[in-house]
This record gives sequence, C-alpha cells and structure tokens, in this order.
Amino acid sequence: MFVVGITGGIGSGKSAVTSRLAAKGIDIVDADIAARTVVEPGTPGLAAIAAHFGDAILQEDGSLNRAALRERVFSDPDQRHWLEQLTHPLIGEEIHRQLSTAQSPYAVLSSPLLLESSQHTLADCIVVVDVPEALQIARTMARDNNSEDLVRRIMAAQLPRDKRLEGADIIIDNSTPLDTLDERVNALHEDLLNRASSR
Ligand SMILES: CC(C)(COP(=O)(O)OP(=O)(O)OC[C@H]1O[C@@H](n2cnc3c(N)ncnc32)[C@H](O)[C@@H]1O)[C@@H](O)C(=O)NCCC(=O)NCCS
Ligand SMILES: Nc1ncnc2c1ncn2[C@@H]1O[C@H](COP(=O)(O)OP(=O)(O)OP(=O)(O)O)[C@@H](O)[C@H]1O
Repeated sequence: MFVVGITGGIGSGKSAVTSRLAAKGIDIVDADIAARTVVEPGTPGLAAIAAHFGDAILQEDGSLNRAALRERVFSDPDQRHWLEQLTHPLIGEEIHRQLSTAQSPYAVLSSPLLLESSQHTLADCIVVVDVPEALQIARTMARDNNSEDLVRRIMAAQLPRDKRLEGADIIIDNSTPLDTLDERVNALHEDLLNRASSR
C-alpha cells in the first residue's frame, strides 16, 4: 500500500483536506481518532491514565475528561511525556491495524505528530498542510473555544512551521478561503494517484 502522510500543526486544516480525499474514496487513518480509540472506557490505556492522574481525570460516566487532561498535559511537559510514552505505542498499533485494511489506490495517514514521532516512517510521501501561525491560532480558537494561551502551549509541543516544511514532499497552502481548497485538493489527488501507480 502506498501511504501518504498528511501533517500540519493544530488547526492547520488536515481534516479539511482529508475529508475531501475521503469523498473521492480514499481510506483515511486519523491519528487523533486512533488516540481516542486507545483510551475508550474499558481499555488498559484509560485504566493506566486513571491510575496515574487519579479518578478526577474521568467524567461521571467513566470516560476520559479530555478537557481536564488537555489542561494538565499542556501546562506540564513531564506529564505530557508520561501520557505520550503510554499512548504513542498504542496509537501506533491502532494505525498499523487500520492501514492494513486499507483498499483504496493509496491510503492516507493524517497526524499532527507525523514528523515529531516515528509515524513518518510509515509514509511513502509526506504532505504538509500549511498556514501562517496567526491563522492557525485564530482558527483553532474559533473551533475549540480554547484560549490563545492554551493554543500557543499546544503549538509549542509541535514542530515549528519552518522545520515542518523542511520535512514536506508536497506543501498544501490552506491560507485562503475553504472554497478555494477544492481545486488544490483535486490537483493533490491526481498527483498522489500518479505517485502511487508509478512506484
Ligand atoms: C491531551 C488530550 C487528551 C486532549 O484531547 P482533546 O480532545 O482536547 O484534543 P485532541 O485529541 O482532539 O487533539 C487536538 C490537537 O491537539 C494537538 N495534540 C494532541 N496531543 C498532542 C501532543 N502530545 N503533542 C502535541 N500536540 C498534541 C494536535 O494538534 C491535535 O490535533 C489528547 O490530545 C491526547 O490524548 N493526546 C496524547 C496523544 C497524542 O499525542 N495525540 C496526538 C496524535 S498522535
Ligand atoms: N481554508 C480555510 N478557511 C477557513 N477556515 C478553515 C479553512 N480550513 C480549515 N478551516 C477551519 O479551521 C479549523 C481547523 O481546521 P481542521 O479541523 O481541518 O484542522 P486540523 O489540522 O485537522 O486540526 P487538528 O490538528 O486540531 O485536528 C476548522 O474549524 C475548519 O473548519
């Protein structure tokens, strides 16, 4: 399977790109979704988080209080590293499992931490969705109702824009209105079909 890694910082527009590729029948594996799967109620992942942070990190129904954990880990790098050493191997297994069932002409692995983690080794080609940082912050604040401070702390845990761009085989500019993205994604899809078939 030809695996296309799609990355970009928080709020850069990875989902905007992958939803358009999914509409063309491309199988999408999303690391953020895999990250949720491995901490669902009843999983060893969630049990380990509750044992480490205490039951106050759970909601009344026993599921993870994601907002509380987000505040916790993005204000304390040690706690973030603890969470990552627990979840990243589990997320990696889930990504492998999902990629192994992919059927489309190429498969997409979308991850905010593709270049920061070993996930990039799974990708035959790396696409970076790029926007200026000010736009990244504005779009994320509008989407998640998070403070600018929290968004900046999350960004500080990710690669800076210039380093991420250095890792790109293909760059998709997502700084213009959403209706202009279709044309760019259509061209990207043709390019990826060609790369996959000529490999
Ligand atoms: C801290 C958690 C509970 C917050 O959950 P929440 O629902 O608020 O956010 P969600 O998971 O949708 O992530 C939103 C965005 O935050 C950024 N982000 C998440 N985790 C990290 C991280 N460890 N380092 C840097 N950025 C991160 C990404 O841009 C991501 O798209 C969650 O992000 C988590 O479990 N993170 C650790 C696992 C991980 O590294 N996931 C990233 C994909 S591999
Ligand atoms: N070109 C655009 N113009 C205006 N708004 C956009 C554009 N692209 C994406 N958005 C909006 O910006 C927000 C972030 O986009 P999206 O959710 O696709 O980013 P993401 O990279 O998947 O983020 P995350 O890493 O947090 O999962 C969303 O609310 C989305 O609707």
